[in-house]
Amino acid sequence: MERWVIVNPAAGRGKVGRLSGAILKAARERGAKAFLTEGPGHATELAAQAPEGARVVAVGGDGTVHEVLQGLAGTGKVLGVVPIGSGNDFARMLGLKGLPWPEALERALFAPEEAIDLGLVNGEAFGASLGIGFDALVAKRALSAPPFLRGMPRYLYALFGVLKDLRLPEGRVRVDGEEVYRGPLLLLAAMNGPMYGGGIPIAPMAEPQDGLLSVVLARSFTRPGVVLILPRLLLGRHLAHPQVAAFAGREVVLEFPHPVPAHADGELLPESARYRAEVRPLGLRVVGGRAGARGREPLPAPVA
Ligand SMILES: Nc1ncnc2c1ncn2[C@@H]1O[C@H](COP(=O)(O)OP(=O)(O)OP(=O)(O)O)[C@@H](O)[C@H]1O
Repeated sequence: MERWVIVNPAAGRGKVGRLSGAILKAARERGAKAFLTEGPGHATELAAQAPEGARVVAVGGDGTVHEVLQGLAGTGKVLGVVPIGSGNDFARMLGLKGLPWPEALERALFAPEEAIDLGLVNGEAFGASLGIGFDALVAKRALSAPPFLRGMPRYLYALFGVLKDLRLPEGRVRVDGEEVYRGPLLLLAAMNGPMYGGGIPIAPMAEPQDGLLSVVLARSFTRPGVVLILPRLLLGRHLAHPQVAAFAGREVVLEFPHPVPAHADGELLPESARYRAEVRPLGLRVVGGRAGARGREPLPAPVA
């Protein structure tokens, strides 16, 4: 079996860049082919070039995993992860977060593979998360924040910028063909894993092997309402809020009167007024640790 290691030197706010020489060397010493990405999109191209059946290891954060995934989805290739990004929610979902990189690399190259559900939105694959509405607006606004703002201050700047101009779009949500909501919509998350945004437990009940997307709707919220629910969200206690609803299904369709931003695994998607998300049960082969971040048993063997 061929083993490919794809290293994004821009991930982890430069940390991967500093480690990249050591990572490429370690990978090659273990018989793998190792590559540095040269810019956005390159990881997808490389992953697509790997031969059928290869194990392809993404070294970086959720953006790197998402790009590699686009080159693997629907093939017989296997995704491994060495999480050194700033968020790492995909690795968290697999129970891999916190491993020192040499151990994570060893595991990604040689540990047994497993199968998890694969998400698809408007034809694009996602591993852990899909967010439509407010959270994607914040991610989009963060891109244009002043360059001296980094990390959390950058997101707070973006968050309050979005809140200032908050106008909720009217959304129509269908889960498995049934309309579950029509009205003002703050956000919709369709999740394979429990967390997005670097550890925010938006869907604590999500399981990457249940063959379903866990859908969380935040319906009509005022500006103070958004501020007040944030601490509850960070603790995963938001589901009992009267304006929050949760569903599970294989297909979610969300329609708006105008295009609304969305992100998949934290990467902004082409803006659309209609999003259709579906799950391919156990449709992705990965090298995991254990499913979920809450100390579950190891994932079972892949299905044929
Ligand atoms: N050589 C490169 N130079 C600049 N950017 C790159 C390069 N290769 C990939 N990228 C881009 O780097 C971005 C960030 O990568 P990634 O998301 O993995 O890191 P991160 O932001 O630290 O992690 P996280 O998403 O977990 O917070 C990706 O969107 C990818 O397109």
